[in-house]
Amino acid sequence: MGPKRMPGDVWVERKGKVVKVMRCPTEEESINYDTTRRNVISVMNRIHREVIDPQKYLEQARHRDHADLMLLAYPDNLSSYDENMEVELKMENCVSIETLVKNVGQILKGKFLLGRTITPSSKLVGVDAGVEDPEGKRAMRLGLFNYSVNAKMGKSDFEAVLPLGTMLIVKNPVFKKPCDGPASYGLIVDNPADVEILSPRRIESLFPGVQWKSDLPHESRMQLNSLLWEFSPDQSDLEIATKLKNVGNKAFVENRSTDAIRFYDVALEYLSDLEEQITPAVSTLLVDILSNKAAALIKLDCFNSALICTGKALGINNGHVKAIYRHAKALIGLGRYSEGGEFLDEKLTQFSSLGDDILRLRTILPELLKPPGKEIICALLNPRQKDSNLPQKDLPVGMVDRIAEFRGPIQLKKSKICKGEGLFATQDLEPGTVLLVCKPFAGLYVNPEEKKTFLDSTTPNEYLVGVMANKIWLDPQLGRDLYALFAGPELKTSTDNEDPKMRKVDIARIRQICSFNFTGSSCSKEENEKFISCGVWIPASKINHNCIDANVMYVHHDSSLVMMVITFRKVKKGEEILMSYVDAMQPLERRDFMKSHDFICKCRLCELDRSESPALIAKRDQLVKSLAYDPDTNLYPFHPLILGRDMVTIDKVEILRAASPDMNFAMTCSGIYTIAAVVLLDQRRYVECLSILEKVYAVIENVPTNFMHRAHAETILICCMRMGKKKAVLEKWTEELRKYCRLYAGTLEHVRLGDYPRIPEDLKKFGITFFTDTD
Ligand SMILES: C[S@@+](CC[C@H](N)C(=O)[O-])C[C@H]1O[C@@H](n2cnc3c(N)ncnc32)[C@H](O)[C@@H]1O
Repeated sequence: MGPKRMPGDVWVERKGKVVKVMRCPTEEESINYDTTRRNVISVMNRIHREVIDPQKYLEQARHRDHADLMLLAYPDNLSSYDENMEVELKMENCVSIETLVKNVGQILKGKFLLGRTITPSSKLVGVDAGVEDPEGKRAMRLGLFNYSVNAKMGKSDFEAVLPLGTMLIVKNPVFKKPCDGPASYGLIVDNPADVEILSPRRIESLFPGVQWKSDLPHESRMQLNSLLWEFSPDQSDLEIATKLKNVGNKAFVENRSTDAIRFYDVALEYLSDLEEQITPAVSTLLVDILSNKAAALIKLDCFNSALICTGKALGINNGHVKAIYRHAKALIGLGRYSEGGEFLDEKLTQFSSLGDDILRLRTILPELLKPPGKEIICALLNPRQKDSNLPQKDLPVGMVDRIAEFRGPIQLKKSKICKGEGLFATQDLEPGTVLLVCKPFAGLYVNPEEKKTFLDSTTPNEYLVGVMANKIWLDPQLGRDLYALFAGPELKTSTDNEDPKMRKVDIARIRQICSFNFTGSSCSKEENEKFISCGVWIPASKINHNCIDANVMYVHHDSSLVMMVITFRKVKKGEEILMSYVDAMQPLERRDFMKSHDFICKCRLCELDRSESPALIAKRDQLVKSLAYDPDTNLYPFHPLILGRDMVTIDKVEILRAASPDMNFAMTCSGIYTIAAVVLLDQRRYVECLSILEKVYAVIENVPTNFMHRAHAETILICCMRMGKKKAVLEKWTEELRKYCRLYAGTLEHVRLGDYPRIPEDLKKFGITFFTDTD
């Protein structure tokens, strides 16, 4: 890339015999270039025409000649909401491009830009288009982040995302300088609530007399077949509303629900005057748009707002089948299952034929009122294939609709281990008790085929921020739920539901909430996992951390993203529910929560780890490394002398934490496990084998259940059988094995997937039946 140049720098470039004197443009020159109408139109049309994907774009950006294709710098200093950001749509608050340019980098709070798109739009990271103001002298690029999050370059019809000639308002605008390099200057919007599409009719009523002084560029028009916003004088309001509804429907079908809602809203504006003298045609269209808007809101889990739409639709036509169905769906989405049932019963009595969908919905309601059944638990736990980093099997078709939000015997209280809140058991709990089943507030699943493309254009965190921002914009009541989550040490959590701030899209807060409450897997291109599965789950986000004394495990199903929190050990009434945010078996330096969560863990294990001298830690590492086991090949070069030496080493490792054997994680290393579970077992040195395995078991019992637990329990059981231990001992280890099959996979059948699939048959010889009637 060469040296970093500063504005005004001069240098010489040679290409063969040609010598060129180059000069890095000053800030003023760059801004002038980036706000010249001709340049903006030409660059944006080129991006649209060439369907530039982010990868291609990045390659082009390496060559300075193509700097004009640079995307707007990603927002980095997102603003926290304050009252000065409320915008009144009065002409005196309107700012021109000229004013924005004079205030580079400043948020013009309480102001708005009235703009019109003069180029087709595209998407690199945000939705990107050229805009002008009514004066039409200058233009600039507009980057809408967190807008139309599902639109994809080359896949979406951008004329339906942000059509040419769209008039819009950008509230609290900020003209931004690129962070680094020769990127374009432009207007950035990160808050979806700051963008409002205005219909020609609304422009007239809000700003009478405002005229666009220039025409839409020929170059832009040439790329499109028709213009959405050009209505012929003889088109009626009903026709215009129908046209806009169809654009909304197209967006909905393409899974761009937020776009759909924007167009349905504009369509509704055209019907507002007609509502006074409602004709059958107006009534039909109105109900259709309201019901379709409800469908889009339901897709985004904005159930409160969906309910308002279906309520209005049913007020006009109480037998509208889709509105009835969606009304019930919204009630169910809000967890108001009984009300949903009563509503449907009333409608089913009133109208004889409401169709199969409604009948099906009615039949699943009783199941939603009960705690999750075995079938659901098994499907959610269903482990990934052995030795594969592919996702779990999808849930059976339709199952996700049968999964209710569930909260077991727990309550929210002030935590004892941190300043904030935590969850507490309200009764004694057995291992395997389901405490929470919840769907994410914002979730993301990207399958292996699409992972790379996804990560080329955004990050999972940014995507989730966009989803959350859109949800609160569309359903402000959801702010109360989301903003109750920890947002870092600087932002106080408000619990006052009446506080108007709780209903505003506060991007800075949302970002913090996302980073402190994010749960998920594999977010980098390099990481092993081939897919992305992550999100923010509100109820589970209230659970605090402990490395060694956690009592619950949390598992979310890879593709459906349904989260379950289950106890893996006994919990006493009043005890705090604790999970482990990281793998407790990692060394202390990798369990550093300061960076990710801003706290220092003071659990028994962290305190013990911190109390040890570097010499002792090095000695332990050296002992483990000296074992003859090769972790890369998983091989052990058996020889009695080598084994004898390693047995002495294992004794030494044990002694290093003799006072706290249940925290001796060095005993769980693969070398020691292999020596015990494979070598000693093969050599029939059962007493030594059992003694080591029991010590390892005492440590792993402290960590949330994973694939190891069943394997350890079954090896101990095998060893005990071979030793001819008493039935009571065998019963005890059989029960341990059952426990971990249930906890890990939800079913005793899981035993068949281990190294000893015939354990149930072997146990019969000792008079023990592995499979129980209740499982
Ligand atoms: C996901 S939240 C957990 C719920 C949070 N306590 C609340 O009131 O919303 C994570 C935050 O809780 C706090 N926390 C969790 N476990 C902790 C612990 N063991 N010690 C201190 N703070 C902890 C930290 O501030 C952390 O960033």
